[in-house]
Amino acid sequence: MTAPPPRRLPRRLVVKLGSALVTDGQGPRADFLADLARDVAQLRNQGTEAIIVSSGAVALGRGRLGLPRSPRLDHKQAAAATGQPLLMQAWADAFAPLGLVTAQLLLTAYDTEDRRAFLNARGTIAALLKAGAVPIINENDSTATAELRVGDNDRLSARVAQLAAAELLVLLSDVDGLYTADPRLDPAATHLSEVTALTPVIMALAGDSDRSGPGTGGMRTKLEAARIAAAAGCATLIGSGAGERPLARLLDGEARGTHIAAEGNPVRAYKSWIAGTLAPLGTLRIDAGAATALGKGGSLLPAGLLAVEGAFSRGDCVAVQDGEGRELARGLSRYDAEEAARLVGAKGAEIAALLGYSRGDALIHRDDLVLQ
Ligand SMILES: Nc1ncnc2c1ncn2[C@@H]1O[C@H](COP(=O)(O)OP(=O)(O)O)[C@@H](O)[C@H]1O
Ligand SMILES: N[C@@H](CCC(=O)OP(=O)(O)O)C(=O)O
Repeated sequence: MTAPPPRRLPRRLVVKLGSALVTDGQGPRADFLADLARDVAQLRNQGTEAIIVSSGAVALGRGRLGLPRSPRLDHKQAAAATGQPLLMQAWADAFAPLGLVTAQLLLTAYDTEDRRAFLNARGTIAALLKAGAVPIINENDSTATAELRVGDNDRLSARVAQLAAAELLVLLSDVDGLYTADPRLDPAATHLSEVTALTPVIMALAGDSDRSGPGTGGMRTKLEAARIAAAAGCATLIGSGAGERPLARLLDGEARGTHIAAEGNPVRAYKSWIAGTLAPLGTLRIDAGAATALGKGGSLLPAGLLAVEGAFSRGDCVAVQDGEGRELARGLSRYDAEEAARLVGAKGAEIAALLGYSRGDALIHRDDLVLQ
């Protein structure tokens, strides 16, 4: 059998690790974490930023508390509260010899669904990566109520990929990809290396989600994650975490996996979300100089702002109009209507003095702006 070709390294990827990879019956699998940390360090040297979504808090906490496996939510939450610091300590220990600092983010569904919370989490992840830290994300299991839970880290990682505008989501599991049936139950099942569309037939290959291992969701939640990621312009690669350097081998094409194609790219998906699905809640009227800057791909700065209309909050979609009321663009405002009104005509350096704080020089950052 010929090895698949090496994959082009993405600019940013999210790698999700299931409980069975991160933990065993005794505690964290330190060798696996160290291997993964080496792969992440190597990727950074090659220009790829990696964000980790790590399961394992419940399994580690159960072990520490001596709680049996049970579906009781309060027990799971107590286990998560106990296991999460153990999990983070294990990750910190894995990255420390490489001189890399780890950072914990605990997210709920709200953080990925509410626009303001989404932008906030996005900003935090961007700031962490810029500062050279490795973001390690899990669901905020210990207090999230049923309505606030994503419920599994496969889908959580897809939402993280969306909010981080990642190009690739890698789901490392105990299986090396999608098969025509569950390979544990059907030895005749065959491996699928490429999925171009998540049709109902493909989705049905995952069977139902109930299984008895340490993981949550089985293959079904992985395909659901791939669907979320694809719509956000992010491809998915499902592979095995077994053996040495599993992430590097999967990306090199040395180890096989299942690749699920993206629809478009993350920037286009994000911008069509802004332009196509959000109703503007206000208007920013701008002068000719600012209009020229937007046309050249710049951000909207308060220096070119003439007037503010409507009642919008930070993160809301606003329309940008020229002096004659022609709509030039739409985007997500970094300041609310009241703040924006106080910033009319202000230079970047004056923002902090006018408001007492600053959320950056741009009213609408170019990444959050779509020209009409
Ligand atoms: N069509 C399929 N192809 C591959 N694996 C499948 C399929 N259907 C069900 N599975 C099961 O999904 C499991 C992986 O899910 P899970 O144990 O939840 O992983 P993780 O803990 O990594 O999230 C596999 O071990 C396999 O038994
Ligand atoms: N947030 C949970 C993990 C949930 C989950 O999806 O687990 P898994 O299927 O093992 O990735 C924890 O840290 O225990």
